[in-house]
Amino acid sequence: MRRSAAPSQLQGNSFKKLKFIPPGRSNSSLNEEIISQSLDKKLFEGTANTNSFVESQNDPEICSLNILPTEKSIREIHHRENYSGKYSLEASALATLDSPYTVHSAPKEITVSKGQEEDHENLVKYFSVVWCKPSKKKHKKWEGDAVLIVKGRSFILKNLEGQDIGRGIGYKFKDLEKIEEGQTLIIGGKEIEVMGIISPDDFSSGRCFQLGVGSPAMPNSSQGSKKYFANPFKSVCKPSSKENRQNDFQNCKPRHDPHTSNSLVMPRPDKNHQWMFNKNCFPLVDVVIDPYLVCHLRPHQKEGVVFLYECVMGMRMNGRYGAILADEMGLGKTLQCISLIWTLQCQGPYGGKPVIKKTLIVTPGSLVNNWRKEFQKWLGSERIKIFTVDQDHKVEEFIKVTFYSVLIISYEMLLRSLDQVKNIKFDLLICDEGHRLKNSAIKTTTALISLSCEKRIILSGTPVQNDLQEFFALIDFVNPGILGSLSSYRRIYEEPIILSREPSASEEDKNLGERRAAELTCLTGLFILRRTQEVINKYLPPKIENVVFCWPTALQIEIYRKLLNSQAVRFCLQGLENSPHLICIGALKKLCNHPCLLFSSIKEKECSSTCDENEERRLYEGLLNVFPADYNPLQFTEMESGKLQVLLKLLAVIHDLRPTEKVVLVSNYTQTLNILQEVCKRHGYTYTRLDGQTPIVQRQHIVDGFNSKHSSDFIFLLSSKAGGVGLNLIGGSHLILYDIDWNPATDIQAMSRVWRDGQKHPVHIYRLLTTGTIEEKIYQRQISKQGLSGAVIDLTKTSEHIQFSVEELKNLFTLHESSRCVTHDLLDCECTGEKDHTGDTWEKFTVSTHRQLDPHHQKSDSMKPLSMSQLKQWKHFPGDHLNLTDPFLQRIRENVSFFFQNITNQAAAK
Ligand SMILES: Nc1ncnc2c1ncn2[C@@H]1O[C@H](COP(=O)(O)OP(=O)(O)OP(=O)(O)O)[C@@H](O)[C@H]1O
Ligand SMILES: [Mg+2]
Repeated sequence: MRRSAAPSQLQGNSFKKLKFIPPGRSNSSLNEEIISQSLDKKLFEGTANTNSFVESQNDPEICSLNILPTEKSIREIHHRENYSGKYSLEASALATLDSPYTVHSAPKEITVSKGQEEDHENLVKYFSVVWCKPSKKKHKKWEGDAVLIVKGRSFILKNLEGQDIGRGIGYKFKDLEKIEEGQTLIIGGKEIEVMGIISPDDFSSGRCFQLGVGSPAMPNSSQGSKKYFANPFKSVCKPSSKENRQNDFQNCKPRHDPHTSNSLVMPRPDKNHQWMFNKNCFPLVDVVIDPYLVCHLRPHQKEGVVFLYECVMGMRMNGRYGAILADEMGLGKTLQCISLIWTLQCQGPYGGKPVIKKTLIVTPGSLVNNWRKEFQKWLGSERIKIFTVDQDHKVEEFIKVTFYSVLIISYEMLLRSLDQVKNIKFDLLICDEGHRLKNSAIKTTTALISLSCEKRIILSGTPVQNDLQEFFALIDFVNPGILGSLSSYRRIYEEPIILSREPSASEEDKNLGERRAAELTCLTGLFILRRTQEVINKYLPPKIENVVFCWPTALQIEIYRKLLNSQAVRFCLQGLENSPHLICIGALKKLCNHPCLLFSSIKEKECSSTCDENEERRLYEGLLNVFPADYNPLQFTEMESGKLQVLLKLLAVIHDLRPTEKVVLVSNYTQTLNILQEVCKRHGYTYTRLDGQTPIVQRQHIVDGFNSKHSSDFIFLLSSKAGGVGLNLIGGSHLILYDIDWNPATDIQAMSRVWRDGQKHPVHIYRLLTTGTIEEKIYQRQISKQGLSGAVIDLTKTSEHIQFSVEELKNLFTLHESSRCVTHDLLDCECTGEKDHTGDTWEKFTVSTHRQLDPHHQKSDSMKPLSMSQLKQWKHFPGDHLNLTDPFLQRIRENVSFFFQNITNQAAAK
């Protein structure tokens, strides 16, 4: 007799589960008991399992997630015959569940001493079980798999979603102690059958909850360097017919010679893969990356191509074809994808047949043409036919003209043309800047999920592990279902991991959280690859980063004081709900950029009467008097803003000393960009501009123009939020961040535009901050732990998402007029800030890490904002420092109160 299978067995899961149970005796004996006694009175049913049964076994070499049959996994083993008969005893009266109980257990009477009892209290055992409602039926219909946790006198039953479905306390040790494989019992109102013992490690890692999620096909894969030459006569299985054989053999030579010294040969599929995907028994052929591309690939890119190949071919995990390439910005994710597409489109391991026909690349609008350019750069225009969708080139055209194999479309356009796109069969889907898919509820994600393409790649320069829920969405997008449902993921991974990071977490919580995090990393690590900037540092010129603290002007200080004394700010400091703190912060930021920006806002609000605007008016009360009576914001002077003075001097010195070099000037605000543009005009600096309003079709053209060595543009005005991601602005070698964003990622993104592959000049980065003001506070927040807690490294997070306590607001709304650098004051540095200080004597870098998944991660990651301790290691000195060797800083020192400077890759200058 066979019982009906529980879901795990139906799905083919083999994790520590018994695939069959022994014939009848256990259930029938239980049934007899049930008839003779009330169900409520029964607790355990001991069964004498004298039959052999088949146990699906984990193959230690393969891992716990195996869904493919292996020789070992269906091995038959004999169950030990370790007890017989049964006897009854009363369960403890303390039992909270179904009491009074009759317990059937092992015959031996166990006397437990006090000491032993304490040991028992702490003894935890885990079992995999199947459960159903108690019934007399011979053929049980098990309702689900579950995990039974027995600790001392209590038990918890969890379903595979991690949810508690039963619990009880107050049992006798000797009853719970006896639970073992094959036993059937009623516990917590459910009939269960114990299918196997779960090791503490499998429980703490969470592996015991994973059902049918696929198995890592080749745990230590990355065998890219191994070279095989396909022997056409050595196929793994025989071709099915003579005709087939003839056809196959014509096509079975590698497309490129795998034996040359620089050849990059993809790993061969293993037997499982061949069994699943080579049904026609084609001969195995080496897949070799086109040498035309290989000669350009950096070592990390070769590794990346192998990784992508293994993922999308389903060679890393059975039945999973997704990958996340999360290399830091500028590492050439585009080229790695192009290499993959070109390879799969022309080659395949089975008879050399191409693996894919059509590829869909979805990317932010500003990068559509960048992708086209990169294809052209690396493959020329003849090898592969690319179609980019824009206003004039619709998806229909791609459908009609069959020789196009790659469709590049923006996320926005995809939504508009979803119906047409759905009608095309794409074999590979690449989502560039794919961290936007971290929210599974948004339209873009649902649209992409609706495409029936299995091979999915997310590209993202932003770390993906910062927020566990967003992490789930990304993982679930590339490999749907691999982490189970969202609710089970939360219970099994997220909750224990977060709990373990709480200061109040017990040792047990901490261990469990760490094990779950490690397991999650291990599971997802098979298809996530992230390399940091360091891998290409040696190909890049030096980077000289400066944080420049600019003295505010007298006008700025006067208005600043007035703003801080306003009723609106005082209201904020009372800690009332709905206080207008964002308006106050906005006003202070504008003032730091230039007082004329604030003047314009005041004028605008003067005649309005809405409630919000009333508050704003309260903030501006009396401010107009500070400005000259005939003040005209359009005729602003440069002397009114400390940062603008520094900027002008900087531009002048760059122009003088490096007449052929160019500057990228970044602001987060269009209005500020207008001022900067006006400044360019006044001083005769040629410029180009890209912001949110720049039509997408023009963006690449503007970028190309600036990068061209024939371009006469001296300045590239960039709105970082609008166009920062993915752009290559290697034409510029000086980058000035005119203002600061709450989110360090926005600034880091902008800074990475110039220091990237292809840059020929040493790169100078200047971050301008107004001394003692809110800008310093925002910077401190960026570099302090407080600013980093949670998912701060995320471009979508803005100040609206930030909660401020009253204390924080008090700090934000303080002007420090007597300090040269409040940030330095906070560093706890032993220098007085009076002289050049390099901080060499201080502790070595302690890179604070905020990845939820990896609390001990110490690798440097340039996407991570600088930490306080790192900043302390930077060279720092006041503006009036006597020996300023940097000629650029030398020229601006008069308006500067303090500098921090750091040089990366100095050796490259030599
Ligand atoms: N092997 C290489 N040799 C020379 N230049 C390269 C190489 N790989 C990439 N590049 C160039 O480096 C620049 C950055 O590459 P790419 O735009 O693909 O970076 P990315 O990883 O997508 O960064 P981001 O996250 O910012 O989008 C491009 O100009 C690209 O052409
Ligand atoms: Mg990119």
